[in-house]
Amino acid sequence: MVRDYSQFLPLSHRDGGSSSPVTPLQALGWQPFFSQQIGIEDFDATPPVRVVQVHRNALHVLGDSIDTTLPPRQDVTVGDWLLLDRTRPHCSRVLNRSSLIKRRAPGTGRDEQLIAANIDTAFIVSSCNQDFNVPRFERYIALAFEARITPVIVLTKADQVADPQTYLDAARTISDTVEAVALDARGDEPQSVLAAWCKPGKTVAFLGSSGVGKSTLANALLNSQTIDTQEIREDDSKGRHTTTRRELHSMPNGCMILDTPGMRELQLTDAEAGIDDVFADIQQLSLGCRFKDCKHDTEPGCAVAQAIEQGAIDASRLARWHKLKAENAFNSASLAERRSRDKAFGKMVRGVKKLKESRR
Ligand SMILES: Nc1nc2c(ncn2[C@@H]2O[C@H](COP(=O)(O)OP(=O)(O)OP(=O)(O)O)[C@@H](O)[C@H]2O)c(=O)[nH]1
Ligand SMILES: [Zn+2]
Repeated sequence: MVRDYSQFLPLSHRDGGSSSPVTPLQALGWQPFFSQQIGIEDFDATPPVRVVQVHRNALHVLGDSIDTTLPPRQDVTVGDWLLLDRTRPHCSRVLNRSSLIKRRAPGTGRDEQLIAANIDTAFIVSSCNQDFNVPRFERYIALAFEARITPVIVLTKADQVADPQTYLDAARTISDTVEAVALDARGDEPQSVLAAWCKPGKTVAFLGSSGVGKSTLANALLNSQTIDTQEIREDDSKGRHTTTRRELHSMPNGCMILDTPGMRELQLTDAEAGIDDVFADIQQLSLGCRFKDCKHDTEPGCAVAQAIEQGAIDASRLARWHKLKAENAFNSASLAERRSRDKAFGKMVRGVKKLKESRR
């Protein structure tokens, strides 16, 4: 039976009000979405724990008065909630995720690599200078939408430009549904400007290129220098040593911050819906195209082309849409190809096994 047992949690703040005390589980990001998946009997027998660090040889998990490690699993990533099976820890059940960031595994082998789970808000970070790049924003926002995460544009180094408002205005044209803020990432500003998203029980993450201020922002929110100092050395896929961090940090108010540089190299894969969400204007216009499968290229009766002629949307925006769609199609197709190849290979192996058995 699946019911919401959140009311049985100690000190529960059922109204979700931020003034209520935060339970130990809520401070780890526990939400009704998760409690709805489990019965009260599960709660006692297999208490929920969250994966706060992923090491090569272990998963570090925390729960209500629980602080332990589990064997690593490919189907578990940082941010995941597990129902801890103390007798068979490796069999702990993974709760359904409210959001999931994944990417194509580097090299051959597994198709997908889980990057992070159960993030509420992704701050898409860029500085107010040469890093400011609309296509990059659109790509990250599509990724966030696809992963079911709320994107928020954060423009750093506002103190270094004469008119940050120009950058803000440009950022705000990207999507009607994505908010944008500009700030100096050093000092107290992040705490107040990002407060609306960094609430107790929430989990936030930073996406963006190197050097835009992600660590600076995280440290400002954590009120410490934690992020720069807690690095974990791990092997990457090629057996080289790289410095990676995949962990959740707690803000003093009970919000969690995910720190994982793996999100930098994210590619668009199977992100069709996410792209359509970013380009909702083109999506809407395409309903008026003569052909249902109009590519808004050279087709007659294209409502998008007409909107460009009339100056309602920018030709460059359509060009960027084409480019993202192409990137996504390319990445997704090669994944699909690999999948079917793996399937064919599996079939061949099974066939050979059968043949061998029949000859015995
Ligand atoms: N003036 C100013 N400097 C900033 C701001 N944000 C970041 N910086 C500086 O920019 C540099 C890079 O910032 P980081 O926080 O390390 O950037 P990052 O995005 O975490 O970079 P990676 O760890 O490589 O991904 C540091 O020297 C920061 O002090 C800002 O808003 N204003
Ligand atoms: Zn069209």
